[in-house]
Amino acid sequence: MKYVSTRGNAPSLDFEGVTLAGLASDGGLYVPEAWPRFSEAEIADMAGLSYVELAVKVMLPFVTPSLSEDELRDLCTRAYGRFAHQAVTPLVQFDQQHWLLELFHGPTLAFKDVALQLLGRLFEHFLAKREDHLTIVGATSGDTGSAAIDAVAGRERVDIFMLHPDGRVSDVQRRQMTTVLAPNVHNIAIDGSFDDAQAMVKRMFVDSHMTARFRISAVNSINWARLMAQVVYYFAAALQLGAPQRKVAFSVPTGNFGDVFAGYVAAQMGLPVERLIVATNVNDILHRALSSGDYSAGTVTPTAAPSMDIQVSSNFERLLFDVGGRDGKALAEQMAGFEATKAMQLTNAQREGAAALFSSARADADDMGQAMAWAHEKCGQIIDPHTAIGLHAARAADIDPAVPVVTLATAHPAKFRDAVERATGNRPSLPGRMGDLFERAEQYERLPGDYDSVRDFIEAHATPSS
Ligand SMILES: Cc1ncc(COP(=O)(O)O)c(C=O)c1O
Ligand SMILES: N[C@@H](CCOP(=O)(O)O)C(=O)O
Repeated sequence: MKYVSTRGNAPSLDFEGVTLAGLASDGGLYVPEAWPRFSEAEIADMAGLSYVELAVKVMLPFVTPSLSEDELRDLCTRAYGRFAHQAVTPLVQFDQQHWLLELFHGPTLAFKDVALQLLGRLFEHFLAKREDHLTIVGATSGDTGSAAIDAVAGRERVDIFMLHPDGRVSDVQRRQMTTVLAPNVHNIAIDGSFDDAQAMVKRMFVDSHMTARFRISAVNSINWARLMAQVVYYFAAALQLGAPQRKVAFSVPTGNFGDVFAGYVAAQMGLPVERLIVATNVNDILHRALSSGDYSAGTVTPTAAPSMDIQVSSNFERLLFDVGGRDGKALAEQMAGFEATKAMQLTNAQREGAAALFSSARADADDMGQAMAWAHEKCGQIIDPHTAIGLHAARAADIDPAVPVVTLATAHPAKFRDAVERATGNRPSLPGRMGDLFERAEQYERLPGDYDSVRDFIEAHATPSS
């Protein structure tokens, strides 16, 4: 498999190349040059496979020839062996039509573990072969940070610099990052929003001074390997609900558009997806873009679902590229316009292409609280605020009652105890292994929200590549 940049002006790379590169050198995102496709019979044959075997089947076309089937199986076995549930991503039924896909059974209690446990091992595998060193620079609104840190803490060939918006993540999320005291882990709280942090990360990839000294890579969903690993659980859920004979709809709490784009990839690979519902909080750029074509970023409003407090959704570029005719040059111009003005209109082709599979909904604080209360009172389920936004959108969507609707449960409720307690009267507790999180020492650097300060800090602490 070869990968091409959405902006059409970077070398095409194999899987190993895109995993280590993260962002393309022209500022674009890597996508496969064509979608691999399974026949209906091939999908039917996947029913009943263990999560690891399913992961191998679904991901093999993307990693060949960089990894052999046995190498991929070994990496998946070790990655998913760390999950607390045997099914890795179990399905739970709410009512006749609605289901919950629990993605939070990994080490840091959010869906990010599904991809990052694998990505950490992919980095190690490729770096050992090359005897090289990697400088990971990431931005987090709370969950990617802890999942990435867990995946690479203490690894010899990697330093990680993780930027989070100061004061805008939950106390559990912050402590999950800042209490990891391994020497290769550097947490940075910046004065600004997640969008500011993400913009700095992207700028570093095109900063020739930095790229000349360090091999910089990404753990955010700008890294293709993140999305690839997330495609697997769409297959896992749909197969359990009757695919390929039966279509399934998914409602996905969305911020950076990575998780829901993985659902789009599953559909391109032949999975019968009825609809992908993009659920946003009041930071609703994606809802506006999909419902009216208006992709313009306002200021970020802090909410009780902080991981989705995002107004510039990186992976939307991948969708615009694919549904807009894969014209890298035109998209590069469109994205340059957006970067200059923070606003753009979707073209008709982009709007129509997206509308074929996507719909969207926006949930405010009341909608979110009501969804948490409904899940608790009617179904006995405690869900987190992000999942509640997905559930609100799932219940509001106009989907044929014969089609199962799966809401992705993206985080464990204990990560957001205050919001859950407000809505349900229940204060979820952290799993035993994290019981002492609030007694552990914290360590992090506070920096102003400007690129130069962050770059100087990283330059002073990172290990140059060989
Ligand atoms: C708990 C949670 N839910 C939903 C999202 C949104 O996912 P995505 O950014 O892939 O759209 C995030 C962050 O990305 C998250 O941490
Ligand atoms: N919600 C994320 C934001 C970063 O998204 P990513 O999926 O691109 O890493 C977080 O929790 O950090």
